[in-house]
Amino acid sequence: MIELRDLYFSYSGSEVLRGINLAIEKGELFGFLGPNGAGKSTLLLHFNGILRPKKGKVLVDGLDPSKKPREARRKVGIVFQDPNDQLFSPTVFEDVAFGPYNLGLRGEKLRERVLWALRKVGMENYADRETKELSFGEKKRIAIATVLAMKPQIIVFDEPFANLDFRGKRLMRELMLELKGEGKTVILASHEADYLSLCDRIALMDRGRIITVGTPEEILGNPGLLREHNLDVPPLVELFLNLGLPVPKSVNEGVEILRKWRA
Ligand SMILES: Nc1ncnc2c1ncn2[C@@H]1O[C@H](COP(=O)(O)OP(=O)(O)OP(=O)(O)O)[C@@H](O)[C@H]1O
Repeated sequence: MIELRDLYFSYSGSEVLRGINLAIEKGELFGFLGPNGAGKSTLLLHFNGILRPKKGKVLVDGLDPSKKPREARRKVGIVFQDPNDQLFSPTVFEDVAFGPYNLGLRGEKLRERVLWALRKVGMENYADRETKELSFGEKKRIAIATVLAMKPQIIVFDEPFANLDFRGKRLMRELMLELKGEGKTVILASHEADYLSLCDRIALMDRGRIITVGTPEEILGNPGLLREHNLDVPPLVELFLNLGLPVPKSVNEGVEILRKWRA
């Protein structure tokens, strides 16, 4: 469980987080939605102690990441928006092995862990490739493997869908649901409302504050709220609200609702 208690943060004088209070439960798929500059990335970096609060507290299963960053990093893995910030070794194998090596894995155990993590992201044939030669989407998946290889209980994705093609986005959604199915806590941040429909709960953030927390139906199904905070209203949501129908979580669910409505 992650608890945020009256959290404040500023970069050289300008206040970016202003009194954040929130509890994210174990096993939740939790989304942060907010326009550019809302403070989402800054907030996520507090979850494993990369940033320390100026005031207030972060607790991860009762542990303070600013006091115990090593322990926090074993519990919480963060996938950065840009995979180039996460990958720094010559080969894919070395990049994915870096974390588990530091956890003490060696030899066959290390190799198994790396291949397991690569398989999770569908990249098991890429172990010997040079990281710098990969496409953005491939790098993104390797960056995720570097995090999964540490087997953290909580996995945080910052703008996971940015710059991915249709297939890449679908795989990303499937992976998040799979991780949730395994009992992991999955947290993601995005400025695109459309991508957060898979979440159990969403926190709407703007200008360093949490405006409201609710289910996808409550947040994404409220076009006035989204527009007020400079966020796009998902076209599917707009269509179903105009038809007076419940807001679906996916296109497939939407098709089912339309079928019943037509019958
Ligand atoms: N390293 C930094 N130094 C100074 N200011 C920063 C730094 N990183 C972020 N900021 C500022 O903090 C504010 C919040 O940025 P942050 O990246 O946390 O927002 P965000 O909600 O993740 O935005 P986006 O959707 O654009 O990624 C912005 O005004 C940004 O300019």
